[in-house]
Amino acid sequence: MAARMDLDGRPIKPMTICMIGAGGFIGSHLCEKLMAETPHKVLALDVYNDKIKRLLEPDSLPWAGRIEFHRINIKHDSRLEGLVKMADLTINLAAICTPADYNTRPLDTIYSNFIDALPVVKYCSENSKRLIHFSTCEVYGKTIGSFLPKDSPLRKDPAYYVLKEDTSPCIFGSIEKQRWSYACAKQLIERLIYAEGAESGLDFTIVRPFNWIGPRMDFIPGIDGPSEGVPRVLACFSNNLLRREPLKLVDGGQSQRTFVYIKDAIEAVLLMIENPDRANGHIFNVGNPNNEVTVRQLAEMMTQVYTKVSGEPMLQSPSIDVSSKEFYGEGYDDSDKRIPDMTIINKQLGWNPKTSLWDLLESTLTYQYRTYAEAIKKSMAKPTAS
Ligand SMILES: NC(=O)c1ccc[n+]([C@@H]2O[C@H](COP(=O)([O-])OP(=O)(O)OC[C@H]3O[C@@H](n4cnc5c(N)ncnc54)[C@H](O)[C@@H]3O)[C@@H](O)[C@H]2O)c1
Ligand SMILES: O=c1ccn([C@@H]2O[C@H](COP(=O)(O)OP(=O)(O)O[C@H]3OC[C@](O)(CO)[C@H]3O)[C@@H](O)[C@H]2O)c(=O)[nH]1
Repeated sequence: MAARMDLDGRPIKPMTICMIGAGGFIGSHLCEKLMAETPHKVLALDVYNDKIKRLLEPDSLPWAGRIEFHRINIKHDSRLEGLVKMADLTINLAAICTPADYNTRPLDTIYSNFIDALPVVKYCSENSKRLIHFSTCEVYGKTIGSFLPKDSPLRKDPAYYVLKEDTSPCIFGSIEKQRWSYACAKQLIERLIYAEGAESGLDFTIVRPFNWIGPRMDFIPGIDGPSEGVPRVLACFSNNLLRREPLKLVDGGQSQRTFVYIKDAIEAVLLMIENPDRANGHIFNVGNPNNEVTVRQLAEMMTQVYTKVSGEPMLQSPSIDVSSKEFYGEGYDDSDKRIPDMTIINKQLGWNPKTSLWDLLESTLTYQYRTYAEAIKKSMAKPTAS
């Protein structure tokens, strides 16, 4: 492999990365990229490894010896500190991060996103190790614009809705809206990491992903996850399409999101890993401001793309409206609009997303169809116990 150069033309030394949550959606793509394109070694920590199994066996793979899986629950495992010490860089992805859990399992959500991350920050700080911590775009909460009267012309002014790392406020709902337990825990761990940087000299980078989507995201209920489980919207809508059910639009599907292709976003993370002088001390939005849709528009686009990739006809009524109380239960609330400002990541790392929403949905739904269509047909053909 030819020597890799950083953005300032210096050769990049191979490093050891302790990746916590490596078995999840983002972790699996990051491991894949690091194995295929870099000489770095990965200590992959997670409680599951199904999504990275392909990278771990057999021993004949070109990257054998550069990735090691450690089945560890960071809540209670004394091996964690040793693994952080062995690495040059720790990346923490571990979290409960599906909205259906925020209002129904708020304690687990807060422990996972704040308490369980504390030792990771402490070990990095005490051992002078660099940390890349995964936060979320949800720390912005609701936009300022959402509090303006519906007909206010200011709602159209980007100053009232574009989310900037260094100036936008974090606006959450009341405490009984337990949806915000996740965002609030993520905000507090960001503040703690920032304070460790300021007071103890911790070298950190904080990543705020804006709806990264692609293959291997979450699970399909009843196939590779619990039948009653509620994953994030990409997997919910994929599941509905695969089962030929109408897509459920929560509260009319009026919320807006910007979606970025996982493979574009992983490029940004690799730039952070390999350019510490440009990434340390920064908080980065990572998203695609050009891919904004309402959830209703997302449902329509996914339906069209799925019809194309599966060859199956569209349903007569492709979507139905459901209330958030019915779908998520008590205490749900929502972010109205999420457009990332890209100034900081552009200036520091020269990164820009490339893939349009249509193209990323086409490759993702092709994957979903190839991976799940047969299994779903079989499971639906099974007689149910009466
Ligand atoms: N995917 C996105 O668009 C997105 C958006 C915003 C924020 N994030 C953040 O990025 C990170 C990764 O997200 P993802 O989409 O890959 O989620 P994911 O659920 O697929 O991955 C998280 C992984 O962490 C592991 N994990 C959780 N608790 C653990 C523990 N105690 N010990 C060991 N492993 C544990 C899980 O088993 C899982 O494999 C999270 O911190 C999430 O909050 C992701
Ligand atoms: O069947 C469904 C499922 C969801 N919705 C609505 O879609 C919007 C997006 O939902 P989702 O992708 O599940 O989650 P969020 O974008 O709200 O939150 C995530 O953002 C980043 C992250 O931090 C980690 O991934 C997470 O918190 C939303 O409006 C749902 O109500 C639907 O209509 N139908």
